[in-house]
Amino acid sequence: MWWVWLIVAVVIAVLVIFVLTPLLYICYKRNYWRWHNVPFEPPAPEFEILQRLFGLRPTLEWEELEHYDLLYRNFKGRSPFCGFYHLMQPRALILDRELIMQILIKNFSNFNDRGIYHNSKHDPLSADLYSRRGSEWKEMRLRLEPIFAKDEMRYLYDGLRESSAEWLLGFDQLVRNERAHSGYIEIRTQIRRYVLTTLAACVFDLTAARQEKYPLNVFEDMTHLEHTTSRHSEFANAFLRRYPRLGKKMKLRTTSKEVEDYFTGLITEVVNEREQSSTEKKDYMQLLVNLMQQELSTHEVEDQTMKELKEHLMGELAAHAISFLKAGLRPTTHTLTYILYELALNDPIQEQLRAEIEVALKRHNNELTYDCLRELKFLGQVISETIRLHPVVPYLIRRTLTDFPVLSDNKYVLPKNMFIIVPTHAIHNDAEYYPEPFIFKPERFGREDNKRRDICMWLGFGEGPRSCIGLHFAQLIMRLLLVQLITRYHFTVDRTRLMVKPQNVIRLRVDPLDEQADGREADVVI
Ligand code: HEM
Repeated sequence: MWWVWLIVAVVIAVLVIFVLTPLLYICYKRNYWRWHNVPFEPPAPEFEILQRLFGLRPTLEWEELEHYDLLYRNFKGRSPFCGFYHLMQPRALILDRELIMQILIKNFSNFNDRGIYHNSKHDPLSADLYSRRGSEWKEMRLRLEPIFAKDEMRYLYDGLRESSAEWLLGFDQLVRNERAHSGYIEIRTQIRRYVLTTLAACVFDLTAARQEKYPLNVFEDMTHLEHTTSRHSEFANAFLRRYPRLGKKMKLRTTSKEVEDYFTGLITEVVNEREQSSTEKKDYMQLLVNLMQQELSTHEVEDQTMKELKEHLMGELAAHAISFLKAGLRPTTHTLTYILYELALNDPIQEQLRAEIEVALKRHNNELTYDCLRELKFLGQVISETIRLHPVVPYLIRRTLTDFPVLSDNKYVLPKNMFIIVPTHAIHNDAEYYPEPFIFKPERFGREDNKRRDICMWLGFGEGPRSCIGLHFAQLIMRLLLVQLITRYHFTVDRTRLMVKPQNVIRLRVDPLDEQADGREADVVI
């Protein structure tokens, strides 16, 4: 009879291992915050989690944003952070200003990871600055910082001016054609084209001649594919976030092969051309090529190793170039679109901005120089206030490297490997920091107010060592376009379709200033 008992014991062991252990684990996870005595929002029902894990109920971006706003409103003042669950995973949302400063600035080294899966060996394009962490990130950031510095912007100015002038020709044609119809233009599509063509020219050297082989619409399709194609389900992404080392061992990639082949082909062609020619172009591609050559010249290695090093550096260069598209295209398009939308809604502010630009242009003999752009203080305020109201990155994400006891109240600890959220959108709309938060008031960003504002209460470009590296470049391309648009056109909003959610179409009426139609107001349906 002993063998019967053996079978019973094996069945029990199997039950414990395969049924009870996962159940206990799930139970532990679902009660994580309760057991850690942190104010928390309970997890979603199991059925909903399963639907989300298997992609049957995708999480929309604005839903996530509203969720974080709600958590902030419900828990602020009760503890330095609150707990919530992302699917099955416990996460923390930071509520306290001092703790935000510790995370982003003072104790940054414990929070320098965003927890994004990347694989520099088998998927070089995934290993860009945004995704890297630890020493890998630090090394790359130090190397890139000089080419993103304010002083480099003057060097890029003429090239950017040229590509914006080309885009304006097309836009002007569109405006004049549209006047025969409704006069309204879906502005986001046009702005996206501007940012895309600027990046294509300045970073990928996609000149008119090169566009014969690499047409702009294919470049646009590849960029779209890069942004929208997730090679993995929510389930696989959760696995990669949790076990990145295993993912790397399994050679898992996140970039599609088609996208990789297209961009590496294009970049290799441009780099080879630059290396063979003796002329230097004043664009970002040149700065990246110079950076690569600097690296090569500081290594004394044998031919074979040199070949490998060059291949590695080419992979890095491609990842840098792609990061302009990954990290720069959407934020710049979004911000420019909302600036025009707010200006169209607030006519007196639009007029005030136009007046500032006219005065500055007069000071510079009607030449739109780099210095003229830099002097436009009110324009800077309009940009900051738009980003306050419509931050394109509505929350910052970090992962803790070790347990972190909260200094102001050490009964709270942010545990190791915990994903934490800094809710930018909620902070920007908090009446304690911004009275009448839903009103567009660029004067909030005057010099004195900026001095008074607590650090970390405006996080439009992030804060601390991991803040936006493209800040000056983004400011330059936005200012350049805005000045040219505001001095040529008058923008009004289509009040029949006022926007409710960010994903809605934004239609603006665009009237050339040199022929503002009589009775324009009569056309605006209110
Ligand atoms: C209006 C336009 C832009 C806005 C509002 C914006 C905002 C941001 C924000 C909020 C972050 C995250 C900061 C953090 O986690 O603390 C970020 C990171 C980053 N941005 Fe931008 N960005 C803009 C344009 C650009 C452009 C044009 C580039 C071009 C290269 C760029 C490159 C990056 C990169 C590479 C990072 C990651 C930096 C790192 O991890 O070290 N951004 N940006």
